[in-house]
Amino acid sequence: MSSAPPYAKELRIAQLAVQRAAILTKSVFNTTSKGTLSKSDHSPVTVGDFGAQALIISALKYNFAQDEIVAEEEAEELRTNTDLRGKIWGYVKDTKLDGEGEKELGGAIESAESMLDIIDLGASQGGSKGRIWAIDPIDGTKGFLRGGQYAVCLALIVDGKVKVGVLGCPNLPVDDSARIENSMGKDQQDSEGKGVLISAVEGQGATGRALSASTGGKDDGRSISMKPLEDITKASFCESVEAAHSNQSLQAEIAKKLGIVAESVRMDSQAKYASIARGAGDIYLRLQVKRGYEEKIWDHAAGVVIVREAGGLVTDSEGKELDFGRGRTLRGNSGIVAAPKGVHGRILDVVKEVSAGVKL
Ligand SMILES: Nc1ncnc2c1ncn2[C@@H]1O[C@H](COP(=O)(O)O)[C@@H](OP(=O)(O)O)[C@H]1O
Ligand SMILES: [Mg+2]
Repeated sequence: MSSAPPYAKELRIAQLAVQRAAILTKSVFNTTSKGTLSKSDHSPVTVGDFGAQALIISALKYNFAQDEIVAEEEAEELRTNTDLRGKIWGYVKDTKLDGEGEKELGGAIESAESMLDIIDLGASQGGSKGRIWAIDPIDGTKGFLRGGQYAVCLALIVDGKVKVGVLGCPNLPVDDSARIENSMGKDQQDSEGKGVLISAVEGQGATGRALSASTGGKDDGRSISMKPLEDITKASFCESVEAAHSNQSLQAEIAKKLGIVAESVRMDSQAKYASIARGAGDIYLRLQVKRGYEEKIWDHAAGVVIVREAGGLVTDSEGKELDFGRGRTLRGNSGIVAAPKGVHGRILDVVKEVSAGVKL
């Protein structure tokens, strides 16, 4: 009898949990009233973020009760804002997977009150020991609000290393070969419905499948890989839409020095990692705008293991591996460079050269 590969159950549950949460976010995406709040760091949060986080944590607690969880949102505001709480609960109680999948996730959350407690189970401080799930229920919330790209992100970190990563990208085309474009979103949805689920387990490669696939069949999806980049001047490089999130002028200078002819493709969320991992784009640059911003682990964990398993390398701008074992943020991180293995070193040299003369 052959035994299941390592992390088979974790992968399966993570895929189903992301798939279910993505159904909720899609319903919210298609409404005009998304229940937006502004957080203390001035970033937006919506009904979709809270609802997706509740559904994912509930699935994780049902299957892996002992594991810690680092998730982006907290329920504090919802304990007094009953309107918003009711709105979120309206989506959460009605969002289900068809067939077997729902059972595997433990079914529905009991009440609006327990939903708040579940959201707050994501308050772990992280660290370098044990099993920790990192959740970004809606990454790219600004893109989500603009009608652009966003991603539902889940990763398992064990002793500081990312072992499993899953990205649900409801607004990316299912087709891996469709090259990335600026701000793909609602305006470009096709009739068969968009959405792709990209996953990876350390040492086992990366896969992709339609986000809408039936959950009954154990569909492992198709294997994906980065495009071999023989001629770097033909590369398509992607970066954030938000100018405050990465240094677009520095990135333009780097691209120019590398001889890259095309303009950057701007896209919100970890859909950038998903896109380069399946060869729809080639390079992702995220250099700091200002010193001091600490990247959150949930913004990168899933994307990093997916890109690695698809044949890429992800480092900071000094060439060091990202360290997911230091808490809720990648302490002291100096930007991110993700590219196919064969060209990563060359890109890094240019990043270092161009950054050297810049005072942030
Ligand atoms: N000043 C900053 N520099 C870098 N990233 C930032 C930032 N302010 C916010 N972010 C992060 O950027 C994420 C979006 O990334 P991108 O620009 O690639 O779409 C946000 O995730 P959320 O949307 O989950 O809040 C947020 O965590
Ligand atoms: Mg995020």
